[in-house]
Amino acid sequence: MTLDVLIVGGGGAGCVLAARLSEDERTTVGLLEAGPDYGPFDPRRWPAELLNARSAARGHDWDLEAPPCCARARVIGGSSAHNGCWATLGAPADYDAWSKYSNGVWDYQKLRPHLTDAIETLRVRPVPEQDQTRWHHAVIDAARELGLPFLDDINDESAREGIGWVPLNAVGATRWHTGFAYLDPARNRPNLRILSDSLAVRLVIEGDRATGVVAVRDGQEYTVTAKHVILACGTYGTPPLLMRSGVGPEHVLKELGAPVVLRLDGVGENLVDHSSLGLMLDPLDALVGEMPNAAESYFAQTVVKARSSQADDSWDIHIVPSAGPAEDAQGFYTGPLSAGLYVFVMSPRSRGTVRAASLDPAASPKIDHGFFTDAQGYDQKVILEGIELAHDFARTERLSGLTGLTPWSAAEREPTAVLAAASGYWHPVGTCAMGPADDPMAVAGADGKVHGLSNVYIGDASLMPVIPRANTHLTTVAVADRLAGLLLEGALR
Ligand SMILES: Cc1cc2nc3c(=O)[nH]c(=O)nc-3n(C[C@H](O)[C@H](O)[C@H](O)COP(=O)(O)OP(=O)(O)OC[C@H]3O[C@@H](n4cnc5c(N)ncnc54)[C@H](O)[C@@H]3O)c2cc1C
Repeated sequence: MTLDVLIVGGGGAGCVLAARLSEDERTTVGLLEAGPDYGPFDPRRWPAELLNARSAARGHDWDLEAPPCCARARVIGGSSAHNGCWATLGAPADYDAWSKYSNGVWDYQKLRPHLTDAIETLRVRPVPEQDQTRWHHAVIDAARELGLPFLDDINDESAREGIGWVPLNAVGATRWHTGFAYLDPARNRPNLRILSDSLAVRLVIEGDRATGVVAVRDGQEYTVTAKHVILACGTYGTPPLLMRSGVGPEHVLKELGAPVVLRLDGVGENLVDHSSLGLMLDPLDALVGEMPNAAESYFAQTVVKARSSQADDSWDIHIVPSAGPAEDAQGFYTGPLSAGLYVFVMSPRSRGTVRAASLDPAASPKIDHGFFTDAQGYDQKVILEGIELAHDFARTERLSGLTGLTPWSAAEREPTAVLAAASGYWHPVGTCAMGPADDPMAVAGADGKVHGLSNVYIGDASLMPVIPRANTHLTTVAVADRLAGLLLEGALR
């Protein structure tokens, strides 16, 4: 049977696309996912770590050998099923910046209803009072000492600078990911098929059309045929799939040994994540008293939105105060308390790349974030101002009673040291960015359609041309939701 639409990748975006597109009962939809599908929400079937919103979950990671900032999950729900559940919005200006890449099709006003819908559907609510730790109350006191306002709702459009409790997409202590929020209500529809444990190898392309996708399950290759294919393998997964299919920059395809089916220079370019550095603090005995049930609390609960000297009228820095049981480099808990103030550049200018490392779909992609490499040194300026502010926090009367500070030396502020210590925020976007066909870095049009192909679309976080100054889950969900609507009104009619 030939499906009307095959969605490749059942993650944050893929589950939303599958749910929305299958609302139209005339449209047959397939959702192909490399990882397992544990079925509808059921605590007896879903692994506890994926359900536990209070801590990191790494058991379904694609590659635990990769640097921690390259984490992504292989399971229905994708990274939405193992993420931190922080549900924040960017500034309106971030979404308005998409307008010039889409001839006005995408801007804040057009996306706002979908963001609001995502907040409702993902059942977003603030950190419950009983979960709020005294450490985070202390950080709020410290912000007050520094003259930073408390924000009742950090997602309010007027909340441009200050500190607040983070909104979470969690029900009780359960991570409420897109698999539960979107896919579950659609699971029983006769026009929706979920093809789990199926790794997409390549698209089958004839002329300017994809006729289907070759996937491998239990070591056996099979082909799913479809009239339309939507790629939602995530920012790290979608470009390698296109490259294995012969679509991408010519030199990259040749190096890979892939046929050059379609030269598209932007595939895998424009990688952007919020670059970061951490100021580690020494927990004092007094902190132990403030954290009686550390392992049972949300690790990070508050966020500071701050403005550097480079900012417009809204924040360009996040500071994430964190205290909880220590973790190893892969995010697994290792024991006693650790504390830190993590600083993120929220409107970074540096860009990186994602490339397929091999024609083998199981091979991890080559990821170069390019953190802190923009030619003007803008990102370095912003992070160092953020690190200064983090020092100010640590020196407040309230925090200095709980944690010790070893101030950064001049050597730690040197560009080479900043580069060596750089990390991200788990928010990669942009590697198949939307933009006009005459922009060599643009991969897809405003309707998500890949330039040069008549029935292949980009549906995930890789489509964003500009990163919002926010955790990216809500925006990804809103993008997929809006895209589904555009496709149902347009190409799928
Ligand atoms: C550790 C971590 C913590 C995060 N914390 C937060 C947070 O607190 N708040 C927030 O807003 N955002 C957070 N994020 C980011 C957020 O989860 C992502 O923005 C969002 O999930 C992106 O959705 P996506 O659909 O583009 O990609 P994903 O959700 O990663 O989905 C991609 C899907 O495609 C599948 N796939 C990939 N390749 C193939 C293939 N070849 N064949 C078949 N299937 C394939 C994957 O298995 C996966 O299911 C976090 C991310 C990570 C990794």
